Amino acid sequence: MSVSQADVMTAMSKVIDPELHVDLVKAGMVKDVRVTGDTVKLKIELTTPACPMKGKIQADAEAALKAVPGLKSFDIEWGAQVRGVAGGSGGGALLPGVKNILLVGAGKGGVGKSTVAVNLATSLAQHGAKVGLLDADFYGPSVPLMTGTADKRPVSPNGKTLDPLVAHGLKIMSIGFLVEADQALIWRGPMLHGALMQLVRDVNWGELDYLILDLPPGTGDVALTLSQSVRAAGAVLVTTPQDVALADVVRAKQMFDKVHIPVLGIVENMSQFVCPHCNKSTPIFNHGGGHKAAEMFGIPFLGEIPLDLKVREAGDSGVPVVVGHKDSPEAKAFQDVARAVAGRVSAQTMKSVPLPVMQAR
Ligand SMILES: Nc1ncnc2c1ncn2[C@@H]1O[C@H](COP(=O)(O)OP(=O)(O)OP(=O)(O)O)[C@@H](O)[C@H]1O
Repeated sequence: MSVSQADVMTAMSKVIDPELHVDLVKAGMVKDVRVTGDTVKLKIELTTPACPMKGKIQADAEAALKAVPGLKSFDIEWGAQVRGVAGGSGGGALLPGVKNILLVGAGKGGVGKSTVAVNLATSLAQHGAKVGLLDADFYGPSVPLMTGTADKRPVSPNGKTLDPLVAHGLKIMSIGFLVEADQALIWRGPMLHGALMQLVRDVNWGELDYLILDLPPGTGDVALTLSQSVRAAGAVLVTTPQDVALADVVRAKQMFDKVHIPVLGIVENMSQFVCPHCNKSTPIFNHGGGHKAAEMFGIPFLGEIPLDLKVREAGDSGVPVVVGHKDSPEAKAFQDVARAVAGRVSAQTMKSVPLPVMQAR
């Protein structure tokens, strides 16, 4: 019994991406199908290298191919091609080479927004994505310290634009490289906004799958106008678990709603403290506030990060915990969050982009 390309495509059309709720053929993920006698070679191109559903999709695709009558063997090449939100990037014409701008925000300071932004960006880069990290937190730009770049300065190749610094596989730019912290603090809103937009626009980001923007904390004018100006693909909200933090989450969510930026989900940071001596878990800032907030708003819960000395030390040493302790439970928690974020971005993109035409040869 001979197998045709159509048989293979029919089998693939029965495999549903559980995050995107669309089959692999419709989603344009099945490429280069080559049938030779009773064997087939094909490529499946996921929508992100950090796909949270890869294991399930792989198992389902293999099962579907095994069920094709007459097919004796198959060889699937797995790849990934990140797609951008309609109109180019989350940044649209603003940054044509950047597929998705993601905002990391928090209703108030000190909840670990920068820690989440750094580890999220680094985890995505570890998966193989092209990632930039822009520290727009002029109140306390901590990305230089957290990435070990504090003693470096970006250079301009042409006197007009700046080359980002490179560390841990990321392209990095921070307002902290360019102005003294106390200087930025006395600037008025429009001047700050101008400076931050210049950082978005006048940096040689090149081609990026994700540009992570660490926003100033809170829901003040600068965070609002910046969010509005960059046309982001989505925002990640960071909170701590106590009930009092919920009010801040509400305000942050309302801010993103106002500027029509989808909230991709909530990360609960400093969730539990696990004693390194006795392994007992203590919910220092309570537990479950992030979950509760996610349920209240019907937005995804992206994961929880434990309160751990390693995370703080990693931040201070300039080597993110996902690099320095990559097999630790804390690193795994950040990696899970990164995969969840990547999955949400893909789902968001799928909503805004017409499905690509299937390619088969
Ligand atoms: N899960 C964690 N476990 C231990 N320490 C943490 C954790 N998350 C953040 N920290 C530490 O808490 C401090 C504040 O974190 P971070 O700077 O990321 O917060 P932020 O919300 O960005 O603050 P700001 O609003 O001031 O910019 C840092 O010293 C950081 O290392």
